[in-house]
Amino acid sequence: MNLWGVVDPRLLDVLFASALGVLLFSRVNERRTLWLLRGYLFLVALAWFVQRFENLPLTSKLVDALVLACSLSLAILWQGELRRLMELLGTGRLAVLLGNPQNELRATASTVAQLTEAAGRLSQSRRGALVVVDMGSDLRPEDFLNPGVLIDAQLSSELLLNLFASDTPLHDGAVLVKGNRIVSAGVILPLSRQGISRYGTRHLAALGITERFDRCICVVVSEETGTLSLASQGRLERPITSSRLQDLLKELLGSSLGAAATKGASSPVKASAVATQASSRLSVSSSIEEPLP
Ligand SMILES: Nc1ncnc2c1ncn2[C@@H]1O[C@H](COP(=O)(O)OP(=O)(O)OP(=O)(O)O)[C@@H](O)[C@H]1O
Repeated sequence: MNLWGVVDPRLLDVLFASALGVLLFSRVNERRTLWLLRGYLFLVALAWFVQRFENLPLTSKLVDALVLACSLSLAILWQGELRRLMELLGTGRLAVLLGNPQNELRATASTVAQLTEAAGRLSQSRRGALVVVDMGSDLRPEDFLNPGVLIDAQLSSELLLNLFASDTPLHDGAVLVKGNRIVSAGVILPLSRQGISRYGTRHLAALGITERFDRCICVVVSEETGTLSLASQGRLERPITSSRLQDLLKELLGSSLGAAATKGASSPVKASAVATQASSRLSVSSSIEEPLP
């Protein structure tokens, strides 16, 4: 059966375009980005509208040129996001794109407790540590410079303390946590290019992975000072106390906790909004250290 014969193609066109628009708007949480996107879509709609009038060739050309100029500006402005989008499409991570975290990525209440406990004890004994918590980015070995060694064990503060003990082979690099499981250790993360003069490589690694993937966070313990930090969306909050870390983890992982606790509260948009809300609170905090331009 020919679909085009049954349904008006123009209706389908409008439906597809609207679905794409809704998907785009649901993935954008920042107000300024939302304004830019709105303005850009308005221009695209205007170009489409003007093109329908054959007797307005000059206006049509002008609006097309405007759309092209805006497309180029946005490509430069959003090069990181567009790169991420292409990576997700290329690696087939459509669930991440649609904001639908898999069950195994959902944190439980004990995830927060174990992470806080381990970070506090590592900080007290000034042992350097870096823990990446995947909250729905579906991080894969190819996302790292070196995927490290597979662990696949229940998350516990004792195991984290063991992995970061200074005389163990896996203490260098990061530990990857998904849900309440330790996936791997000795993971080498991509470094951020921002703030090179300000941070050491451990903190740059935390910034590097969180600026590439917006649904992952990093807990960092400095070996030099014992300072605790939390990186999210390419921003670092430091120094923080153990209880502040616990609060932030609860807030950032809150969507997963809520999803596990209450059926029906697992809306991906809501989940990502909670994460962004917490992360924007992180960005207005007075102790925030934003990467240098
Ligand atoms: N790309 C990376 N991915 C994961 N871990 C890394 C990476 N680069 C460095 N590290 C970890 O950071 C350690 C070096 O930390 P470095 O002193 O350079 O950074 P730092 O930010 O000043 O941290 P600290 O405050 O703990 O000294 C390495 O021994 C390694 O464990």
